[in-house]
Amino acid sequence: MTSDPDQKRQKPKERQERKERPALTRRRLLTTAGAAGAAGLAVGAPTGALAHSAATGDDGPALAEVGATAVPFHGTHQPGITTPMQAHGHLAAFDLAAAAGRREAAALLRRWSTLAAELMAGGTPDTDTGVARDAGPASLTVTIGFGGSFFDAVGLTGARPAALDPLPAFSADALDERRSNGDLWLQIGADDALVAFHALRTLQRAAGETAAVRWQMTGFNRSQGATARPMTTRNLMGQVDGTNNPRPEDDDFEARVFVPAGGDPAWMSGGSYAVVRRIRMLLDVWESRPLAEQERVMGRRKSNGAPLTGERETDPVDLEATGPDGTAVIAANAHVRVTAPETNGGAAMLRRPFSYHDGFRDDGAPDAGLLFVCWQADPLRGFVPVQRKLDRGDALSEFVRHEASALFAVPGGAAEGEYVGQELLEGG
Ligand SMILES: C=CC1=C(C)c2cc3[nH]c(cc4nc(cc5[nH]c(cc1n2)c(C)c5CCC(=O)O)C(CCC(=O)O)=C4C)c(C)c3C=C
Ligand SMILES: [Fe+2]
Repeated sequence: MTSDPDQKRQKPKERQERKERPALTRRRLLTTAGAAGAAGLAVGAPTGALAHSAATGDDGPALAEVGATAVPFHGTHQPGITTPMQAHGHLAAFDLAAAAGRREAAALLRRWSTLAAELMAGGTPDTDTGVARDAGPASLTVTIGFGGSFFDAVGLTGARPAALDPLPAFSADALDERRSNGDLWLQIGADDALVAFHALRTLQRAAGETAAVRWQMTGFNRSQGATARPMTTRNLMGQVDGTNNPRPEDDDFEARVFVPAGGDPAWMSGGSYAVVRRIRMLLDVWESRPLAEQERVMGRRKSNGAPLTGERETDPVDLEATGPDGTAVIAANAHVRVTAPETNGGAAMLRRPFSYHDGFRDDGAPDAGLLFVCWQADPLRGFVPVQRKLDRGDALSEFVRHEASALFAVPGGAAEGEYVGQELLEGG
């Protein structure tokens, strides 16, 4: 899913190839684990995994491979942007301590980068807590970003990109400032909950006296291998969510998602901007509505995600189609019409969200929804115009509440021996 071939975790073609091959051998599983630096892969695991595959005819990953898969930390782009969505995620924002300046921030980013590379390869840091012992890297990714407030805090006000200007206020926003923004941001994803927590805790401990957690949110997605074949995940409203994302094979994918080499500012070359929104779903209201209404709201069928103008999930959305009575098949305020690049001057973003559930509110309603994370080369040509339009007339608005918001500059990937943001902190 990236121009950087070794950042691909599992391409659909590979899945297809695996289906055509009789079985993934035990030797290959152990080799994969070894290459990833994964320690302690249970000897009995491959047998169980292969037994599962054989029993179900499943072309998803063998169970032991979920733990064995490693994503490289170093590369043109940071991991966790085009990496396939993992089953478990943590988003955490940190504020720098008052006494911390540019030198302390640089040291922290070096510590975080070193630890992230080690953990993602399945390694064990020196003062490890043991939480992830026995597990492989489980597709762990750590992504590091800077909020707009970081630049004043470290005396680099002039280096703050214009693209980090605060997002405009939207009329339906009900944002909690304590769970919004932040100087620094970590996005952690892994296919194992212990591996994800371990990375979060390790990096939080490494922040030491330099930075403290401002807010933290935990999310999840469908687990690898949970479905009979690889499928787009569903959100907590039950919709197939992620179908019409930009695809790496699209001509304009790189330009839409990443700041180009030689871009402005130079330290953001190969980087991207992440918009994070905590969006609570009013599930009691949503679940009380008939299927036909739910499908009108989205413009897609709930069963398989197909547009109301087609049969299959990947059929094109025909915004021109009209029914026998002459009205549009996809309603004027249907979410897929309001968000489509064709109705937004081409604006598009790569959506890579996690679902969340934080218990139940006093009225019994689930505190649940979407940790919406989207990636773009420029928020003014991605999230902002689309959210403006959603704010004015999206049928989905009745069922959701935007509760927190943040925007982060995520620099390009670090080269071996370097740390994320080094050019910003040590350049000029
Ligand atoms: C500002 C950007 C967007 C927000 C905020 C947003 C919230 C949101 N979306 C869903 C569910 C679905 N969204 C779908 C498509 C879709 N959504 C956006 C943007 C935002 N969504 C875009 C750009 C698109 C793609 C439009 C297109 O090109 O067709 C879909 C349909 C399936 C898919 O393509 O992924 C679903 C389902 C929820 C539940 C939600 C807030 C909680
Ligand atoms: Fe959407």
